[in-house]
Amino acid sequence: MPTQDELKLLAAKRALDFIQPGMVVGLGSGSTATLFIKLLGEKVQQGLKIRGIASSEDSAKLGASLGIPVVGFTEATETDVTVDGADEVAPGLALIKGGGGKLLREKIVASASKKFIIVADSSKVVKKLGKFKLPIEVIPMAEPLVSERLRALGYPSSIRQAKDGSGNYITDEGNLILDCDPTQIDDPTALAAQLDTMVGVVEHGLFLGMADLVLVAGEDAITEYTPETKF
Ligand SMILES: O=C[C@H](O)[C@H](O)[C@H](O)COP(=O)(O)O
Repeated sequence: MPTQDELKLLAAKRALDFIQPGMVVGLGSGSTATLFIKLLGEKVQQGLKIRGIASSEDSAKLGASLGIPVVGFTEATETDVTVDGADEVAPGLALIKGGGGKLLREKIVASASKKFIIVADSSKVVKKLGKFKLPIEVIPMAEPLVSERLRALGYPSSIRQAKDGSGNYITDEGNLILDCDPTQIDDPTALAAQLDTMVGVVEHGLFLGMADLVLVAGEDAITEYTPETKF
């Protein structure tokens, strides 16, 4: 039986099929997107001409180290294809992202993508979002206010800590992440609307109506999920 990492690699490999010479490619973040960037880097070293727009400092560094020309939105205003990972994938291709804390730049890159492709192993597919805690990026001085507002809505949250034990996790934009536990998200659109209007919230990990395709690697095959796919 393939391991989760092997499945992630299979999905990442399949995403290469969507890359053509001359494209601007959005580089996602996280372990699955990292596998894709490494495979893309190999192709670039073999002569493929593409440019990348990165969704995090980590992905920018990795891409550049592999010889991928990493540009910003001054040089290219959109990506032809963006390939990224996800923490949960639900019907309609509603996603939770941000497990790695990169959701803000990821959402910016996704919003400027002609085609937004998610690569994932089958453990990410769910019928309803919410088992994975929803990451919310907040301005540091507003954190106590946002935490209290979330609590009042019945959604407890906690400030994400850095893995190295150095204190609060700080995003690429210098903000905090609140990991919020709405338990089960019955109406992602309504929750996103509440968060969108909460002052102090910079962005949240609900990516709704953004993904065009999800490549899900399971034991036997890679399944392509579109917004119309029945789960
Ligand atoms: O902030 C991180 C991103 O949203 C990742 O794409 C997401 O957490 C999935 O990561 P992984 O591929 O490591 O499961």
